Amino acid sequence: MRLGVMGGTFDPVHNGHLVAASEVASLFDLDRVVFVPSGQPWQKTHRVVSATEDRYLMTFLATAENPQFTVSRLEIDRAGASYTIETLRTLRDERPDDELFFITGADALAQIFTWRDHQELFALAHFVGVSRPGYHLSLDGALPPGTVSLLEVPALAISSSDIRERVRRGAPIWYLTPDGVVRYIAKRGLYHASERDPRA
Ligand SMILES: Nc1ncnc2c1ncn2[C@@H]1O[C@H](COP(=O)(O)OP(=O)(O)OP(=O)(O)O)[C@@H](O)[C@H]1O
Ligand SMILES: O=C(O)c1ccc[n+]([C@@H]2O[C@H](COP(=O)([O-])O)[C@@H](O)[C@H]2O)c1
Repeated sequence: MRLGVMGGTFDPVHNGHLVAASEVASLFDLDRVVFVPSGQPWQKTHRVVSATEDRYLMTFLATAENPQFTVSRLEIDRAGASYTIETLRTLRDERPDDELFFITGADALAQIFTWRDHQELFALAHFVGVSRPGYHLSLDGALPPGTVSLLEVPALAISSSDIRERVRRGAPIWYLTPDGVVRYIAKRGLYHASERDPRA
């Protein structure tokens, strides 16, 4: 099986994530894309991240209707900081015959040299970096040849931080994320906290 892996904090998941996964699945002829919400995103310690179960359930709601999409609890059930290298090792051990494609936005890919054991990442999966408005991706041949593909997806200037900030100020978030996620955020009262997101 050709398996796409889309990792993220997903606080909350939004249509930018879904379009990116759908586009990569089509262009790379993937059989399935598994969304992997981070348990403890160790590089996002500068802000409060929503509870793992909320992020997992929103990702579940957003992907449930697409037969090609699934959600994994791998990282949220694993103790400690979430490292992509451990996720890819686990997937490889569990599914030795699968070919793995790790899908990531341009902003995250540009930081890949700060990830744990980054030299080993490229042996475990092919990396697909998708364009994202506001981020110019230039890797300047820094990555091993043939291990990374860059592609343009329909530009969606949607981010989780903008959605959180919109909720905080009472602006609508309809159509930025699936309806079920909009309703879940309202039901759980997420993102209304008085603490401001320093990055928003
Ligand atoms: N609009 C988008 N288009 C393409 N890729 C995206 C988009 N938004 C996020 N991504 C990618 O999805 C992955 C997970 O992103 P993440 O869950 O951190 O969302 P985010 O919108 O970047 O969140 P935040 O605004 O809180 O930083 C990352 O690889 C990121 O680059
Ligand atoms: O492995 C690491 O050290 C590492 C460091 C930062 C980010 N990542 C992964 O990159 C993906 C996108 O991360 P983020 O923080 O933009 O949501 C997600 O799957 C993270 O687990 C991984």
